[in-house]
Amino acid sequence: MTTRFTKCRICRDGKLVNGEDVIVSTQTGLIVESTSKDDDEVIDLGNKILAPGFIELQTNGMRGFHFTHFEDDASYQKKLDEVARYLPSTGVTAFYATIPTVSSDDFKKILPSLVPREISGGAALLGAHAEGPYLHPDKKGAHNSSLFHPPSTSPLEVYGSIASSDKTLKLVTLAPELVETDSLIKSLVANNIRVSLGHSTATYDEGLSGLKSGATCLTHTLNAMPPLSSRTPGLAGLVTSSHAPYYSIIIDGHHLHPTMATLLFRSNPSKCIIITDSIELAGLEDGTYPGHAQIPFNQTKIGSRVVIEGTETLIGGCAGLGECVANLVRWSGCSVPEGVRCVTSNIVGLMGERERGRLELGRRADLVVLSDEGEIEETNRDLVYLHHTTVSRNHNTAGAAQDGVATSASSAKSAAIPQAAGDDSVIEEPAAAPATTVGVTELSPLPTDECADGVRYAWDVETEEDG
Ligand SMILES: CC(=O)N[C@@H]1[C@@H](O)[C@H](O)[C@@H](COP(=O)(O)O)O[C@@H]1O
Repeated sequence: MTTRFTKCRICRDGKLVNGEDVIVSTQTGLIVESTSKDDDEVIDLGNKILAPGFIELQTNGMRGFHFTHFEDDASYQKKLDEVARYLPSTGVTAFYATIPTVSSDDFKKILPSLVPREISGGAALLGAHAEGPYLHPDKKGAHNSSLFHPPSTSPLEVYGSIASSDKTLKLVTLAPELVETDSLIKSLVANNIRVSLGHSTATYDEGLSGLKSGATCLTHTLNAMPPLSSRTPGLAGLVTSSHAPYYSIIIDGHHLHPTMATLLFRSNPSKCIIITDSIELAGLEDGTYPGHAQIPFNQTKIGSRVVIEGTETLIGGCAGLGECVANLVRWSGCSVPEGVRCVTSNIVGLMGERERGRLELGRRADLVVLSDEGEIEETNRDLVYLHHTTVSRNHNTAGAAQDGVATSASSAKSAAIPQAAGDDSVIEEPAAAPATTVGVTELSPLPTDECADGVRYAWDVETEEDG
């Protein structure tokens, strides 16, 4: 049994490929070779762009749930499921959950709940990214530097036994200028855990030394690190070095000026990774919200910008990944497949993921349909196809039939992939849920009389003493 996606342009290695179909086994959900023209279902995409499902390398949460909010494993898994089911509406079919600096007790409590798993009707959880606690206090950003540790505290002490393998802990962000970082990097890399450099004051040379020890990425380049300047390129200058790492950038219009985003992207497009760095306020209405253990201050969200209330300190992002890809296309003038590569094959290249991120034989058929501008149009949101045990479709929004891709849209809306007689494999059909309510954990803005009317918190002043 196969489903053939046809009349489309395919994103492959940063280029658009015309005249090829993508054929998916409905039994395995994998991309297979064409065996006959006699497919069980043919989906005509009306010349739209077909891309691999996007992968989110760095999100701290969304829709009211921050991944550091942990009460017990059962409620945590439920909230993860809600987030995972919301993500396809932003083009995301797999994600790594970021845990920014928390206490070692909290790391040990939370990380075991982030074992990679499939989530029915949602994006797959691919594991955890620990952003901290080996960071530099002068570049703490919105982290609590009183919880930072020097590299001499072993990963086992900080993260617990989860640090002894790459089963759950997939990526660690650390500052390479800290004393004894090189041996820390080597010990993490020896367990196949990827290391990214960030929240750091490092010079170019200190960064180079980190790369030589085994680090392979930079975390939200130019944010929480020194600027690029004429004679002191800093960590960001490494993007074109002989050991050029992958490097992530937040393209939400607040973290990087569009020109800087373009400069970074153009420096090394096959190593550039787009992240959202989203926090729990992503997907919620604007307002001022209470903080929590990781951010003990009120947080003010306006559009996709979120700061510690009364300050200019950015806490993280609130844009969706699809929006960020479209921003890159618009700002840099790059092609849609070049933008797509930054959320697909570049990420699997960094992480050594072999099952996703490319539309090639044997990989999972996680697919997203895009416009010529690289946008996941409102009406196309149910054109995100998720692989699980079988091909399934995300039906988050109504209206796909009216968007001019009549064949695919109407087929995606109304028809499950047909099952051959006698085949009792389950065609997964996630429960329809409007995008506006999927995955919202109860969290409301504070009443305005509880919000600051001016600068109230001096985060940097308050915490300078602990640095
Ligand atoms: C979760 C996380 O770490 N997010 C960082 C934040 O800490 C930092 O404040 C901001 C801006 O950094 P900048 O002011 O140095 O550009 O970038 C990211 O949002």
